[in-house]
Amino acid sequence: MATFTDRLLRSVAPIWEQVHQHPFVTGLGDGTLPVDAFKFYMKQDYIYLIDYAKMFALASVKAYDLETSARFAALQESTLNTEMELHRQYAARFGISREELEATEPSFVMLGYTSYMLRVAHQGSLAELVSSLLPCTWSYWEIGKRLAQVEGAVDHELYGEWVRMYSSDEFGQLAIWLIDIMNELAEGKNEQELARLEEYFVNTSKMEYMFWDMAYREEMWPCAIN
Ligand SMILES: Cc1ncc(CN)c(N)n1
Repeated sequence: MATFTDRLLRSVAPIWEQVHQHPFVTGLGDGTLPVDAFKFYMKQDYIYLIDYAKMFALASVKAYDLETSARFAALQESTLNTEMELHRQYAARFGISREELEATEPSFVMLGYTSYMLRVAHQGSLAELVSSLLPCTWSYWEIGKRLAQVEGAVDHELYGEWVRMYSSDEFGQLAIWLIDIMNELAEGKNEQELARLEEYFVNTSKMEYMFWDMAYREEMWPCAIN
């Protein structure tokens, strides 16, 4: 039987495919991504993940049972201490200190994306919160798996570590757990509620695309004022 996340995946398939084809993502795989764009991405992504970890904290508060609450707390922990450690290690290679990384000035797209998710988290139900954060973990796992198939990508001396992390079984388990909980939370919801979940999922999928594009172009704010 088709699940709710099958429906979500169908509605974002063209957007996610565009992400797979984006020069930032293909460049991670074939090694052609300019290092400066990667540095820019790392810094913006670090502060993105500070907010993203808060989404899991809010989900832990909203969870209906202890086990689910603990799983969300563990997801927050792994974001802060495993995923963000990757960024800290890259920063160290680039001579960027931890303090500098944390003090990164947010770009317009990064701020818009996390502000939107945090708004949904504060105002909405647990199902709404999960629908808005799911493209983040799920789409990265899809990208990681696809890039891992590109010859030489996992062994690339700079981008290989990134590909290994996001294609790993450990990261995949997190995505699978979130997909499963999304399906559980969607059970029994009426069409109006499901459509709202789909809307959040589609919107943050679009923001994922915009994040890649922002990083590729190293764009801070699309206006002339500094
Ligand atoms: C923008 C973004 N989206 C998703 C992920 C994967 N957690 C990430 N690190 N950054």
